[in-house]
Amino acid sequence: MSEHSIAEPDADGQGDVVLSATDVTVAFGTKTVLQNLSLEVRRGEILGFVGASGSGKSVLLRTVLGLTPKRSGTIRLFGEDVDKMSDAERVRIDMRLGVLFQHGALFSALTVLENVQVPMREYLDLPARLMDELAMLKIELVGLPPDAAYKFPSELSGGMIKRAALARALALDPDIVFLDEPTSGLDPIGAAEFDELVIKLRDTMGLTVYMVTHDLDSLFTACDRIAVLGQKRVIVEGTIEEMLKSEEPWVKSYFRGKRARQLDLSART
Ligand SMILES: Nc1ncnc2c1ncn2[C@@H]1O[C@H](COP(=O)(O)OP(=O)(O)OP(=O)(O)O)[C@@H](O)[C@H]1O
Repeated sequence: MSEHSIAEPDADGQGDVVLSATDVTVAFGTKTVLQNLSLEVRRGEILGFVGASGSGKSVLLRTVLGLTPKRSGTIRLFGEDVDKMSDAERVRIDMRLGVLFQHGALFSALTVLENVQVPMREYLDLPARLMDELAMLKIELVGLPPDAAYKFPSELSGGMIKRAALARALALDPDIVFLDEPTSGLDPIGAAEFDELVIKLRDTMGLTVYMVTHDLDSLFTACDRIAVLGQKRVIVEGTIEEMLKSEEPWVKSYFRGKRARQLDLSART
């Protein structure tokens, strides 16, 4: 990871904060899923977000995206408090967010090209030809062959579906993309290629990436920083080196348990 350009730190050494959650609490009825959770995502970084199954990773993602209401706390996107935005401001902010939901979630009745154009149709008013050109650029950007544009999701491999979903997430040239378990279901080679693509996009476009993942390889090779969700909040935050030193029981068994044993920091380029 050493050659990756982590966000340029500013005067306080923290980098420019794209997303911050402060003391966020989310509950469903009497069940509290997140309690006083705080987290920051800095411009240009790839943040890996991990936690046990059912710990609330998707709930946090949905809360940040405004799809699930919070009970209390503050969420700021690009420095702006989401609760204080007008509807028009929220739309303007939403256009700067790209999302790749778990399992790709492409529309099965639409071709790849049409899928990539869905956000364009929702937010922009562009001539059809221009939308075709823009969608083709995104399809190329994620490494799909041009003929994939005219295929339906059922005609694509798992890896191609992830790339098509990423092309759709990039449709509006977002500043930050949220990836929910992007490498799940891919074989190790496909997963490694997807990680390389994410790193390339960050390096070339200055994209900020928030990646929910269970994939230890992704955490080792792609992520600049990792945040661990446990006990309804972020319990540990830091680099992979810091994860490997942590004595927090869940972090220790996750990063230094049997599955992690073969992963070797020296293997990182
Ligand atoms: N709409 C909802 N109503 C009630 N409970 C919910 C709702 N959405 C999520 N939950 C509960 O919140 C908890 C956290 O779920 P979430 O899907 O965020 O976990 P996760 O960390 O993303 O898990 P996984 O790694 O398995 O995807 C679970 O107990 C889930 O049942």
